[in-house]
Amino acid sequence: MRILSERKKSSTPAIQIDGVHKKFGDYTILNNLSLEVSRGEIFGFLGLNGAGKTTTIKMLLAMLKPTSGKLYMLGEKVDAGNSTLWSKVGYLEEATFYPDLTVTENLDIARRMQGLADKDAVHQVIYKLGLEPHQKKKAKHLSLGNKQRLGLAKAMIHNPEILILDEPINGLDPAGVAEIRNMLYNLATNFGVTVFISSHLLEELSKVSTRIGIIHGGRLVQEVAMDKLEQSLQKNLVVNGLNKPALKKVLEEHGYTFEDTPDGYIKLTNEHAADHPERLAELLVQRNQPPTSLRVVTEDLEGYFLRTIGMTRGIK
Ligand SMILES: Nc1ncnc2c1ncn2[C@@H]1O[C@H](COP(=O)(O)OP(=O)(O)OP(=O)(O)O)[C@@H](O)[C@H]1O
Repeated sequence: MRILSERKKSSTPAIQIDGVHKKFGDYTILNNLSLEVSRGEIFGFLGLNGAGKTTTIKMLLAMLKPTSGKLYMLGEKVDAGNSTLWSKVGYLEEATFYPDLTVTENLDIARRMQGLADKDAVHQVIYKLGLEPHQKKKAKHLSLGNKQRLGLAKAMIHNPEILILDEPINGLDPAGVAEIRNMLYNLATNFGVTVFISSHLLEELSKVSTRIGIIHGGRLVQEVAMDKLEQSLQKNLVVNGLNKPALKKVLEEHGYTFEDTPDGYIKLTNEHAADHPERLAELLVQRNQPPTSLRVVTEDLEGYFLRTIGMTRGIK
């Protein structure tokens, strides 16, 4: 019986959003949003400013009600009155603390605000987040990375199974992002914590997440596992020659589609052209238009994000 209930527990998704709509007045902010996050995943929730990330997070935290649709965490319906559920969920919007108090003192205040009687919770979370060497330091003397650690420690003081982070990496330098990645990886791998982290920066989010969901216009438009992201990046052949009009004519005659790049090259837009650069090289040589440059260019992460949400670079 116990084994069965344990199995049921671990097979239930950590987070389940099911056909959620949210309207503010006449404006539809979330439009049939559905997604699932498994236990122990670090799920990156990516979208431009205004895409609906914070609205989604507020609904997960029962701070807002959906107009329709359902939200579940750890198999339980999200409900403001479900205190058992809230004892298993941690939330961090922004790392704030008392600058003149030490790490331990700040965490002890967080413990009392959570109504936790067990004083050992402070030491446990210090251990979990690797803050032992800094526990006696005043918060204002911590490095940026350790300030983030302290913020996470506050959100984790009650040992939650799910950690929800709203834009914690925006504005961090590369070292700060690496710090967050190590912390989240440690929490997910060694402590089985599920992390839901929002950002508008794919580059940064890709470094900390195991999977990413892209929200645009209140809809989930794409989900991609980080180990599959590389395969999803578009590859294009970019070519140039001494006589560009003549080269373009050859391309047209052989069914290639193309566009000019801002830096004066010709980018082939056929889906599979980049699989065989040698075919193009051979053709151009045969037709007396030898390329002065021919290379395969892989789209960058920002390009992938903008393509996925149907926008071109430069439009924000
Ligand atoms: N209480 C509200 N009343 C009306 N509109 C709202 C309200 N809260 C949010 N919105 C609108 O809903 C849309 C989504 O906002 P939300 O804060 O969820 O976006 P976001 O993806 O978190 O963006 P950001 O990265 O800027 O925080 C925005 O257009 C916002 O102006």
